[in-house]
Amino acid sequence: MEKTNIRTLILEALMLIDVEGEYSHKVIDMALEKYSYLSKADRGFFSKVVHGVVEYRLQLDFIIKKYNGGKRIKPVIREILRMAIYQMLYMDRVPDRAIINEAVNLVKLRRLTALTGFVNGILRKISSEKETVSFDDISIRYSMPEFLLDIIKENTDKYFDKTLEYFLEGRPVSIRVNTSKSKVTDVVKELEESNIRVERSSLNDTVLYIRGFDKVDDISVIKSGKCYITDVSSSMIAELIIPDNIKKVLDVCAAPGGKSFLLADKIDNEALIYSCDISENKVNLITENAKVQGFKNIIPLVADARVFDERFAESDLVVADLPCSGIGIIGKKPDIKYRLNAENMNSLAVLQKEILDNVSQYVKMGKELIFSTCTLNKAENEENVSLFLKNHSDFKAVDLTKRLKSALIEKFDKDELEKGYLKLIPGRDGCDGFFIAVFRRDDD
Ligand SMILES: C[S@@+](CC[C@H](N)C(=O)[O-])C[C@H]1O[C@@H](n2cnc3c(N)ncnc32)[C@H](O)[C@@H]1O
Repeated sequence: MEKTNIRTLILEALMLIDVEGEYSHKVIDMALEKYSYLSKADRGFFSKVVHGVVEYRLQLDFIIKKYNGGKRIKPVIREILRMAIYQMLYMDRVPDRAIINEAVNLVKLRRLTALTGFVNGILRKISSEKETVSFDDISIRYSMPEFLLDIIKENTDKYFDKTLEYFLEGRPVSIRVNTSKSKVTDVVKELEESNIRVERSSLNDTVLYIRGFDKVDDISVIKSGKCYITDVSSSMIAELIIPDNIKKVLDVCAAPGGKSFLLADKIDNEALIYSCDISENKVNLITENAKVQGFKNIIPLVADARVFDERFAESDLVVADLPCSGIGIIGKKPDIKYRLNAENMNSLAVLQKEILDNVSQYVKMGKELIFSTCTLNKAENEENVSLFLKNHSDFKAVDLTKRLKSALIEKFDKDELEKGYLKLIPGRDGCDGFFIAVFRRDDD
């Protein structure tokens, strides 16, 4: 078999992301599946460079502009420069001289021989001066668009800098143990026997951080459904519910199924969990994943959460883990930061309100509605909570200090918990940004 040129693959992936508008995590996953014969080192290198170039795009372009005098550059040359500069600044696997040679080779492979001198020259200059480059502008330092900095600041307060740093840090994969299939200690033992390093989450006993494996899908505890990949932030939903006397659950925006699995694991396995999403494709994902997890009480259904559906009336628990701007998961999906704007964020807040209004009708008297997002944006979180409580006098915020262990209450913001919501902040909690509110329907 002809040896695959890893740098050509990286360039193709970056062109798909930047020029064709594909999401980087999807491009990375697709390429790793297509070229599954790549060595562990090449797979790691491919993922790190592709993810890193997207993550640091603003900073890399700032450097290119500084050394290029702002002249127009062909998209493919820009990608070649970005990937070379990223490696020179953030990786130490390859010496700069070799990085520059590889960049020049890529230019030749693209039959742009006339530009080899330009690429060689600019990269040599950057390499010789890279220790002196400084990023005074915070937007460039953290490669974060200005308007998002304001939103993140407003939502993370004194954890602002730490949150921006957290987004850029490399981190282990986080998995949750499906305790209906296996004990946490048995899972830890099985992982360690496969030489996978395991660390426990300080927020949730069932969540583990794992490192030192090649393909996550090949890990035995994932393949067997004893664990599934999820962040500790969303797992906190399981800590906030009272699992007793729940027979009918509705998860309205459920694909690929993470919250439904949390609930199925936590509550009585006689309970029926209607796990819905807007399209057949999405619902198929829930079906496949539920099968691996072994949950027989999950009923995947296509349903539009904006439209009333009699089948879901009188539910004992409704979970609305809604589409959102995703600011909390920018560390995992850096494309998000370049795609958001005031307009699409506003329309998400409107959609969330519409869904909450509809699904509130399904909650049985005395039972609860959970609303969550993976964003840090008051308009989608706190303001939706206030608006919901104002427009639905039959619902009250649940005091979440009564639901969490005291050690955890101290880690979070007590006032917010008393007001019925838990906001997880990356720079404080070491996890994705996440928001969970719990409302109880009562007619008193
Ligand atoms: C944040 S994701 C849900 C993640 C999921 N709860 C989990 O834990 O795996 C939001 C989901 O809402 C779905 N969605 C968007 N609009 C919807 C609608 N009108 N009705 C139902 N689902 C919708 C999307 O397809 C997407 O799968």
